[in-house]
Amino acid sequence: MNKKISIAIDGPAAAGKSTVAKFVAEKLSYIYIDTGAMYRALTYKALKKHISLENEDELINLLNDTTIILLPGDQGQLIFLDEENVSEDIRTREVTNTVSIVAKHKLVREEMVERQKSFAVNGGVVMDGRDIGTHVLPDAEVKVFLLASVDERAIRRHNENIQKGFPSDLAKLKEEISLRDKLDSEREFAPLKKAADAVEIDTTALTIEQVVERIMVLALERIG
Ligand SMILES: Nc1ncnc2c1ncn2[C@@H]1O[C@H](COP(=O)(O)OP(=O)(O)O)[C@@H](O)[C@H]1O
Ligand SMILES: Nc1ccn([C@@H]2O[C@H](COP(=O)(O)OP(=O)(O)O)[C@@H](O)[C@H]2O)c(=O)n1
Repeated sequence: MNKKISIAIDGPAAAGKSTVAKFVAEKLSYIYIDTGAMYRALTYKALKKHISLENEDELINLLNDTTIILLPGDQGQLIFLDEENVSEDIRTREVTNTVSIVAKHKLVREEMVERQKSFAVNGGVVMDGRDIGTHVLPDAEVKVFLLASVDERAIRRHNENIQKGFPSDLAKLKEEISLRDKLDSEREFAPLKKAADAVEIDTTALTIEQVVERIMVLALERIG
């Protein structure tokens, strides 16, 4: 049987991480783990409970009392928060624009990373996020850092919103994406950063299929 490897995909907001990670996982029959969804789920719960997103102690208590389960679904990954399906609720603009505050806390990150590592113990996993290659899976056989210009990323999210029938303002989206990238890159603990041994792929002028193909080449080289 072929070796089951781990594939880490990191990069800034709307670079295409989850889209290509899902395809790569499907092609290899691997598990796909969307780590951003875990930070989003905690943010959603904290907002609902009116907990201050700056209060690290309250957030870690909340997280310790929270189960987050990721399951494959027909339309992508399904996210269950304490057994409630929150797959759509965690993608609202409110959650998107506040999740980086929750994700900056050291204790929150430590607990999330522990849970994420446990999902990957047997290999055969494609995981996407901001710190997968640097902290969660530092020994991953394949590490990819996906990039795209901020204009291209804003257009991609804008088109996605329109397709889903959500209101969308391209200029605002660009601002919000830039701010989230700044917060994620400048935070003290496990900031968004390319791992030294990651392969950088600028997807600005590439199709989804081309990006998937490049990652598959890297994966198949390692699987042997
Ligand atoms: N290479 C690409 N070319 C064009 N559109 C893309 C590409 N990769 C992803 N997309 C689209 O961009 C949007 C954001 O992608 P997504 O995978 O959600 O990004 P991320 O997980 O990095 O935030 C989606 O609508 C997706 O279909
Ligand atoms: N491994 C990760 C994944 C996400 N995150 C945080 O969670 C947020 C949402 O991640 P996401 O992957 O769902 O975001 P999108 O790029 O899909 O919009 C990011 O902006 C980060 O603040 C993180 O800190 N570390």
